[in-house]
Amino acid sequence: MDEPTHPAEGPPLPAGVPELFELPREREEVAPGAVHVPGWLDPEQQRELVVRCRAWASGPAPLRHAVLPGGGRMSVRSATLGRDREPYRYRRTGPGTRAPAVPQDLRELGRRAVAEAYGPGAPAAQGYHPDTVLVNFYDAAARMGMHQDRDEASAAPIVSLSLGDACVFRFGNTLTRSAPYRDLELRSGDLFVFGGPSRYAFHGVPRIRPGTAPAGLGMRGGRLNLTLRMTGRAPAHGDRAPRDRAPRDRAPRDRAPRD
Ligand SMILES: O=C(O)CCC(=O)C(=O)O
Ligand SMILES: [Fe+2]
Repeated sequence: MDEPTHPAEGPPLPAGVPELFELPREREEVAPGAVHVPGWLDPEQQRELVVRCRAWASGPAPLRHAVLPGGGRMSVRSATLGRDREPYRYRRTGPGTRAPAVPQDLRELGRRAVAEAYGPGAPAAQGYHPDTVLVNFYDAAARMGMHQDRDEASAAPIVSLSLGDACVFRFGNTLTRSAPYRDLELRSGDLFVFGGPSRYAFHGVPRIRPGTAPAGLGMRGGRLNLTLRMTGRAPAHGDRAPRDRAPRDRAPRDRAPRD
């Protein structure tokens, strides 16, 4: 059976029709506080981030499948920068490692990303000091189920950067993991920031589009996603990030598996 066409794609182009005819991808506020900026990172920045991810993955921050509370294994492989202890909800396979601190230029990139999304004068941008980076690697078959990012004690925005193959990114609502949601395509270099009223929206990655990474990026295949976060927890080694007072009125934690 044919793969269903993604709603954002429209009808498939006849073979041989060049990208020239693709609609330009516009910056969009997908929901209040959730902003998609296509192509925010230029090709050189993308290449450099890929090189750095590879260095972390082959050294201090190996990418591993996390194990779900029920014993299942996530299809995504991930690593965390900036915290020694696993700040997220799943245990990882393999021995623990000492996570490298978040490099200063990545923290600054995170702040610029929030300024890009909300405007340079926005308070969320001025006070943005990400102390953790979660690196996710998706092979062609990997996916991530609908979930909320609630393991941070801070309600500061989440900054997401995509590299490599494009994916379908499903961005939903704050109440349920099901509809209404929007499916959008995140491509290499895209920025997605979600904060404010969308900070606790359910989201997930139902599918990767193999073979869509830009030529010259330096990835053989797959998708890397970096999420920069303010955990609002005590600083890990090397961190100087101020604590962010989290609102106390958050909904109960959602512990359902992400995958
Ligand atoms: O890969 C993505 O775009 C999303 C990753 C994500 O939602 C997460 O790690 O919590
Ligand atoms: Fe997430």
